[in-house]
Amino acid sequence: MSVVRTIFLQCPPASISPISSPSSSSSNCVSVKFSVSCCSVASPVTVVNGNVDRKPYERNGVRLGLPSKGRMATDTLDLLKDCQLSVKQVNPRQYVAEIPQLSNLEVWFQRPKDIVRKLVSGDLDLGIVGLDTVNEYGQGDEDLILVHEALDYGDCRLSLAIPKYGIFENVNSLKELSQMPQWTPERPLRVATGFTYLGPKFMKENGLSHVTFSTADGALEAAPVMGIADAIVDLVSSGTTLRENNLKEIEGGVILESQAVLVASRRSLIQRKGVLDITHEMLERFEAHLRAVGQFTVVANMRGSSAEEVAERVLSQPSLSGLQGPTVSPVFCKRDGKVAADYYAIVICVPKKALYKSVQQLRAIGGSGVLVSPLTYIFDEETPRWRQLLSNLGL
Ligand SMILES: Nc1ncnc2c1ncn2[C@@H]1O[C@H](COP(=O)(O)OP(=O)(O)OP(=O)(O)O)[C@@H](O)[C@H]1O
Ligand SMILES: O=P(O)(O)OC[C@H]1O[C@H](OP(=O)(O)OP(=O)(O)O)[C@H](O)[C@@H]1O
Ligand SMILES: [Mg+2]
Repeated sequence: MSVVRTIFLQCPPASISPISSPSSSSSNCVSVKFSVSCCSVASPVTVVNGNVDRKPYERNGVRLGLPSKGRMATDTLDLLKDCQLSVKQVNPRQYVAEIPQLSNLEVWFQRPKDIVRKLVSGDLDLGIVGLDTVNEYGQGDEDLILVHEALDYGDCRLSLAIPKYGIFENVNSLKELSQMPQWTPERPLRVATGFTYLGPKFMKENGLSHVTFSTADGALEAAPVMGIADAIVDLVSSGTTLRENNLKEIEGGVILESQAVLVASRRSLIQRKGVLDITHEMLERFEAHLRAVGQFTVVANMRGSSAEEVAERVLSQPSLSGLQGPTVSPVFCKRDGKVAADYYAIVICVPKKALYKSVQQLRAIGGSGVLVSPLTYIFDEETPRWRQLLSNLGL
């Protein structure tokens, strides 16, 4: 018999805390029970025999969720600004804003985890957050699509870390950790983490027996020295916090490499008017900007007998081949009453990292008056990510 029930669901569990110690009957399990509390109501959801059929409220505007606080907030606004998409917020305590260049778009400032929850519930259509947050709070929901998976900030990794001292002194890999005789059903490995979905999933996938989890919202690195936990699963960037707390990462212990991503709801992309167009424009701007940030435009003058001859000299140098260049244009001057071109101006794009080498190579082939300027955008032909998104959506 079919059971149909309508409930109101806004999000995956808002808070999850362990309520039991591991089961002693199981000899090979990541045994955790969580008490679950969920936050207030939002979009109506129909549950048909356990399958969730989400029906977002009728609304006209397209909604983009941006981090309201924390380290992602400023960098996200900076990225948008660099893409000429400036967010107009009347005052910092207001949670709704607009981007004048993208009509019909509402920006909603939310905490990163709530952005993912609201994408899942249908209350947001697009969001910018760290991949770790998408994976933790999205819990593999197939409605979430990564539109751009590398926005080039918020780089960090989700990693398992253990103390450098005591029984862990000679433990340097996940395998060695899992083979330690200390972990038994009665005395499991105690892991403190805010990642109560990804942490246990990783342990299970790696066959770690006898593990139990506890959770906290911050300062997890203190848990081992306080005696609350043996290990932690947390984000690591520079590694300073681990070092300062006498903890170390181990081989095989990286759960996820993360950076900021643009994520969308599949249902919204397919069903809600305007979402696909806005996504396309954002993707184009992000890609054009991100491609350009790593490059300089270099203009130099070179003596030569023809544009082809100059081009050949430029192309003989590995660092000077540019994106599709070089562009070579004659520099005209008047000699003996006649207009002639003794010099040619060349324009190339060079990777920032290769700038000095490129200047040296330019000089070596007779380049002078080298001008270097930053590049704002490189718009290529249609972006591969856009084609991939359309095919992912079956469009
Ligand atoms: N040390 C770090 N270096 C670089 N990026 C980081 C670092 N820590 C976190 N991040 C990235 O920034 C995101 C937001 O982290 P932040 O600390 O600002 O918020 P949070 O602590 O997850 O939020 P909340 O306070 O709402 O729980 C993370 O999800 C991750 O993608
Ligand atoms: O490797 P590092 O560069 O030292 O960064 C790692 C630290 O950064 C994050 O904490 P955050 O500063 O966000 O504080 P929080 O615990 O309050 O979220 C993370 O939870 C680590 O504690
Ligand atoms: Mg943090």
